[in-house]
Amino acid sequence: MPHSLAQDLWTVTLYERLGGAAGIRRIVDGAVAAHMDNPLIGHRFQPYADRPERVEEIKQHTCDFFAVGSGGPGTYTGRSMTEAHRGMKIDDAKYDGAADDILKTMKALNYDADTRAEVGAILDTLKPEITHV
Ligand code: HEM
Repeated sequence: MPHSLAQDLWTVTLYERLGGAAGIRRIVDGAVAAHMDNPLIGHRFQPYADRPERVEEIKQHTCDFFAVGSGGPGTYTGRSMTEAHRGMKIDDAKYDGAADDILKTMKALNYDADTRAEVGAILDTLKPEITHV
């Protein structure tokens, strides 16, 4: 269906509801901190603790990934989800643990339930690309 100008003016993208680049950055910072402390997946993140420049690069890629995936500007230059997670032996429980970290971070940052549910639904669609690869 073609979009009218009025529709475009009234459409608030998920990117905007996330608070744009600054909002996404806060979510990514909080989620990575939660991943570090998560007993299910922390071991995959802790080796990066003393490599701040690498953490920054991964965070930047993840911010771009969320921006592009939520209707925002920019380009994602990181690897595909399957390439990035290959060999990590991510099963359903680990995947759900990471998704919970993101959604709990969003709750702590006072995002509304609809916005959290929308992010959760997008994360669900990525599961086959990240688990058992
Ligand atoms: C919940 C869904 C997930 C999403 C949307 C996601 C997204 C991403 C993105 C966008 C990157 C950056 C890729 C790049 O820089 O090329 C990344 C890297 C990474 N992810 Fe995930 N991820 C998810 C789940 C997980 C889980 C469950 C684990 C661990 C068990 C994990 C561990 C990692 C690690 C360790 C890296 C850094 C890899 C490296 O650059 O060496 N991720 N992830």
